[in-house]
Amino acid sequence: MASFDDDYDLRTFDPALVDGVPDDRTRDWLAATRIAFHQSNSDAAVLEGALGAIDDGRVFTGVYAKEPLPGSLAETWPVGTYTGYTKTIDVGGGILVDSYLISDVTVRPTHKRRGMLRHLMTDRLAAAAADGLALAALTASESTIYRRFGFGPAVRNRSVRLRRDRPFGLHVKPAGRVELADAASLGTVARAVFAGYHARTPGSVDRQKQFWDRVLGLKTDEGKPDESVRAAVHYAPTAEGEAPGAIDGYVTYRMKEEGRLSVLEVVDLVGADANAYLGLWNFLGRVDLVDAIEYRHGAVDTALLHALVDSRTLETTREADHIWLRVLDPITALSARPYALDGSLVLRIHDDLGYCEGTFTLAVEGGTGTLTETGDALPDLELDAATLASLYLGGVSAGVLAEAGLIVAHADGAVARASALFAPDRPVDCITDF
Ligand SMILES: CC(=O)SCCNC(=O)CCNC(=O)[C@H](O)C(C)(C)COP(=O)(O)OP(=O)(O)OC[C@H]1O[C@@H](n2cnc3c(N)ncnc32)[C@H](O)[C@@H]1OP(=O)(O)O
Repeated sequence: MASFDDDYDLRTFDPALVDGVPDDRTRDWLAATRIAFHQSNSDAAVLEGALGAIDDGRVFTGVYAKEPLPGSLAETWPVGTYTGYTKTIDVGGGILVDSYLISDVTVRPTHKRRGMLRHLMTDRLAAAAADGLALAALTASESTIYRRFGFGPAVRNRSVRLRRDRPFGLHVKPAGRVELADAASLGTVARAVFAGYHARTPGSVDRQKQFWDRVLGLKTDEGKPDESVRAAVHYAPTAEGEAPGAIDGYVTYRMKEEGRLSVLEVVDLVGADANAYLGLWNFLGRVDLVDAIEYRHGAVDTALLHALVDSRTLETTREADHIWLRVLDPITALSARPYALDGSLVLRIHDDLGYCEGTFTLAVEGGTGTLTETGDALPDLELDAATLASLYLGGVSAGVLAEAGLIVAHADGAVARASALFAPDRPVDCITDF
């Protein structure tokens, strides 16, 4: 039987432009990816993809058929695609860890279920681990694919709809003020505000170029300005009589018709602190001629719900996994995040890909953890790599994972101790798509 290597080549390269247009292999890689996601394959869309990828420092990998059938797509079109690049993830306490983000994983429908994804994933995870990256992350098109590679759902989010057919009000009046702004001019300010959010939110993933282009209405997929995007900014409070403070929050949004209803769709809403966040909702809740407000990136645990006078006006329309994590180096990853209290735990971890396989002791002193491999020590808890990834940020507790049958306890009180140790310092959340 022919092996994978007899029929296919795995090629990894940096995307590039020649005379302002994507070079041939960059163009064909992007075109193949966009076809797989049923997106437009225009020259403008492919150029935008290349510009974004170069800006992000993405590395492209393709699986190429050595002998494509006559009349089918040329050899230069990959049958499988995959990209990886490095961005930071907040692991708690404002600690940002360089992590390996995975995206654009596709396999041509005519070549699926022949192990292309497995080849791409195992090859590239090994390269990321060799580069010293302790965490990998992705967002999944389907929730049943990535657990087998040791990824666990670590951050969930909620799509919410704020009804405006009932009076809007908050228990506390946020301080500061809000003004309308031009979305396209917000680049530098928006990035600074996001940096504040990113540094105080465990689970937050830093953003890539095309995401910024979309949320500020700078460019559509086809590279054109998106004039539907409006914006408002929040100014930090200052003492009575003084000029408004610095911009510490912004919202971008667009209006859409839904039958006879006017719906305000929040594109991006970022507060550097809780006051700015509520101040922006306080503004949105009072915009006239709006029947409902929709927001796709709501946190599972949000202060807004508790701040609303009528909490039933905030309805959840969807809740799902958002960020999937993979621990590539448990010693570095578990020593990087802060812990809620001191204590110790012995973890027996099973990992089909080997990265986390072993028995480890986590010792926490002064909130700082040290993980060391401890050979045949008796474990307090037994879990697999995907469950470790779900537990890592504290977005789900050890207690819940144990009740789901994903953690096996070998010592009394160990599950409760793990729940307490891994509790996050703030609600886990992520408002970046990638
Ligand atoms: C991070 C991201 O980019 S998410 C986007 C993922 N891409 C898409 O959804 C685009 C459309 N789909 C595809 O391109 C492909 O079907 C892919 C990438 C999902 C799968 O690629 P394939 O080459 O068919 O996967 P491959 O044959 O390597 O399968 C690897 C394993 O995953 C499993 N698997 C593959 N696809 C799926 C799926 N959709 N649902 C559940 N399991 C799956 C296989 O059964 C196999 O399991 P095993 O190794 O434990 O036996």
